[in-house]
This record gives sequence, structure tokens and C-alpha cells, in this order.
Amino acid sequence: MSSLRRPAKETACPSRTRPRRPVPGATVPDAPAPAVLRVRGVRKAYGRHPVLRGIDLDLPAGCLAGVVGENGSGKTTLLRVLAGQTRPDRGTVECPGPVGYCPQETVLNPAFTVDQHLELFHVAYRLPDARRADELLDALRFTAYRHHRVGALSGGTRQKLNLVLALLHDPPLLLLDEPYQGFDWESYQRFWELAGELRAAGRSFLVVSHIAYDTARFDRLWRLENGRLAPGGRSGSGAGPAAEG
Ligand SMILES: Nc1ncnc2c1ncn2[C@@H]1O[C@H](COP(=O)(O)OP(=O)(O)OP(=O)(O)O)[C@@H](O)[C@H]1O
Repeated sequence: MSSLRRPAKETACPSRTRPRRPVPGATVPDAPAPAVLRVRGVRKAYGRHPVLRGIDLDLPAGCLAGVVGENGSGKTTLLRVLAGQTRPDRGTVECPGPVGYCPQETVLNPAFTVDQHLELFHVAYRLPDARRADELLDALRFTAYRHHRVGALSGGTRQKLNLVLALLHDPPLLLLDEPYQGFDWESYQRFWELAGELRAAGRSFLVVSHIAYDTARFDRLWRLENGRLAPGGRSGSGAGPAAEG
């Protein structure tokens, strides 16, 4: 484990900042949101190929953060490290609560239906009822596919299921790898509506994408370059997601 480094200066999420000087007579502002993710000095190499060369990152509650970077820059590796699926060579990752991880590749069984996937995850998460699943299916408008086998779904619809499975247990931190890949325009908009509602309820997101279509939607945005996070990112074409299925 590496020694702790001082994090790069970051912009706080606007909705969660505590004013420096409270106005006399005003109600006492909320305390600063506790961190849902704290990353220090994370490094990862595959053989002699360094991919992450020292990642420092903090996320408070109720923050929509993005990481953009070119293909092969290490975004998936970073998310896998944060989700605990890949062990870093050095550094620390602290997240006190449960995590919802939506990987780039679907980890679904093509022979099972949408409903069967939901039932499996219900049991795994020990959820009391199916209410949240129903709400999420409705929010992403794919209730009609409940009884379809996943192998017969389009890529975009499979991705919706992937997203629902990551959100089902209402985790405080969501790690989403190219979450709107394959979405049509309406689904893309619905994704952002849902993300906005969850952020307002205090959930935090780290969204990884090779292109940031709407940089203004993020409270924080980094660019992963040469194994390090730099503030900001180049905007994409603005034309929305590349529909794939
Ligand atoms: N398991 C692995 N073994 C060896 N090299 C790997 C492994 N996984 C990723 N890499 C390499 O690490 C680098 C970063 O890959 P990664 O998938 O993290 O990038 P990415 O930014 O997510 O790419 P993309 O935008 O194409 O999804 C690439 O050069 C890739 O070939």
C-alpha cells in the first residue's frame, strides 16, 4: 500500500456544499456530505504495461461524477479496481457502503428471462419485495420485456437490465461503465432523469465513458490520461449515444 497523498483540488458538488459564512438568522446548513468513495495512490499494471499510475479521487454523497478517456486509457481497469474486482498493485480504495457496479460487458445468462434475472438478484440482495424492480423497469420503459429471454434482447435492452441490476438494492455509490451504450435517444434521456432523481436522494455516481456527450450534466468530470486523472474532459459531438442495439 502506498502512503496517502494529498488529493488534487476538486470542485465540490454544488448541491452539497456548506456555505462558508452562515447568514445570521438563517437555518443551520447541512453538514458536509460524508465521502462515499475515497481513493488514494492507486496503481495498476498488466505485466510491464502500467495502466493506472497514481489515482486520487474523492466522492461525496449526492454527486454525479464522470471519467472520460480514450479507448484503452484504463477506465474499465479503474472501475474494476473501485468495484473490488481487480486488485490494485498499490494504493487504497475506501467506500463505507454497498456499491452498485454496472460492467461494460453484460454478466447475464442468455437463457434466463428478464424476470428470472430480477428474481435471482432479489434473493442475492435479500430485498423484501419487487417494488424497486417494477419502478426501475418502468423508469427505463422496458416492462414489456419481462418475459423475454435475455439472449433474444437487443444490446441496448440488455444494457438496461444490466443497469437495473446494479440499481436494484439502492446502493449509495454506483460505478457505471459506459451505462448508456446502445441506448436510443429516449432511453438516454430517461437514464439521465433517473440519475438526477437518485442524485437528489443522495446517491453518487461515477460514470465512465469514452466520450462525454453532455459534460454539463456532471458535477465533476475527469479525464483519464497517461494513467492519471486530470480535471475536465473534451465534449463529444453532442449528438447523443451511438445506438447499437
Ligand atoms: N486483463 C488484462 N490483461 C492485460 N492487459 C489488459 C487487461 N485488461 C486491460 N488490459 C489493457 O489495459 C489497458 C486499459 O484497458 P481498459 O479496458 O481499462 O481501457 P478502457 O479505457 O476501459 O478502454 P475502452 O474505452 O476501449 O473500454 C489496455 O491497453 C488493455 O489492453
